[in-house]
Amino acid sequence: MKVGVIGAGKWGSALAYAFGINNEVYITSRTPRDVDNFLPLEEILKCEYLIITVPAQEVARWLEENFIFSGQKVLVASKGIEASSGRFLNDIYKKHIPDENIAFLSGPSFAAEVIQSLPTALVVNSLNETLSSEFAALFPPFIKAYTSKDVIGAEVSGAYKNVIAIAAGICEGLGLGKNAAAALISRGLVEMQRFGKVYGAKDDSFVGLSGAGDLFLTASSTMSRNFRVGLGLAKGKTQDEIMKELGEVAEGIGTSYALHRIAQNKDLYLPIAKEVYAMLEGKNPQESLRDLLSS
Ligand SMILES: NC(=O)C1=CN([C@@H]2O[C@H](COP(=O)(O)OP(=O)(O)OC[C@H]3O[C@@H](n4cnc5c(N)ncnc54)[C@H](O)[C@@H]3O)[C@@H](O)[C@H]2O)C=CC1
Ligand SMILES: O=C(CO)COP(=O)(O)O
Repeated sequence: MKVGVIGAGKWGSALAYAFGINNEVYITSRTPRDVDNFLPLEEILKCEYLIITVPAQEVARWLEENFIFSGQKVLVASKGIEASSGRFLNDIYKKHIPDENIAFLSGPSFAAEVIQSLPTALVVNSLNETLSSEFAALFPPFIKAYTSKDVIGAEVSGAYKNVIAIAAGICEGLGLGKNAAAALISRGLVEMQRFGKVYGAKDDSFVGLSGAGDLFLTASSTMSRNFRVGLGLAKGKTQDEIMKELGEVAEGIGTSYALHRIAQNKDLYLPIAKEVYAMLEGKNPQESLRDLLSS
């Protein structure tokens, strides 16, 4: 099958490698790169299957300026909620791609491990079950791909776990111990599940790979960029300093701002996300800890 990957960052490169094992794969990015099978965007858009890894905060503009729908089957591999509007990715994409042509990838999957062919399990989520199965069949043998129709459950899980991962990094950075980390991760899971229910997400997604799976991975490892954002905040670094050092996307930041906006609009109780937002805005982490323990 002819697969085009859009975005040659960490995740796009790892997915191009993985899909390339059984398929003809091409990759593109904003600036030309000296990598195998690199093509300009106009050529990539001619592929039957597209994998899009453009970050959540950039994708609305990217679609407006670059995307032309001509029947392609699209797998969105990014995770996040748009900060400026509080829109989920499926809302943003809806304007450009019909529901039957789009799927969303979720589950615990560090790019650095996928690119080494380490065993990984993922979920392809789409309202179109045939499309999910088609994408699932494109993965190589070291990746087990499940399918689900719970697009919103996958989206909420993938976006929210990044915010909890920032909180977990702060917890580690402050030396609060394993009891606190376990409490934070389990209460984080409850918080994201409660949030997801507002949008009709299914419980199964939260206890499976998309929710608990990705949360446990991201909130317990320095391999996670979001976890490292938390470590930086615990050290008293500013958001700008942290982003400069990181040099890669950490979707939990934008998503924290999106959740803040949504919580205010819908009057939702999101205690951990609220404190992560406040710390990103400069609140002292010790003060946030006191507030979380007493709320
Ligand atoms: N790295 C990982 O392990 C995983 C990442 N993801 C998600 O995949 C998405 C991409 O992450 P990474 O590739 O790891 O980040 P990265 O920081 O390595 O690369 C980001 C890519 O997006 C492109 N990009 C940024 N702004 C753009 C714009 N305005 N227009 C076009 N392209 C633009 C960059 O050129 C770069 O190719 C994020 O939503 C992330 O949460 C999901 C699962 C695993
Ligand atoms: O989503 C991921 C793993 O599933 C990657 O997490 P980070 O963006 O925090 O590195």
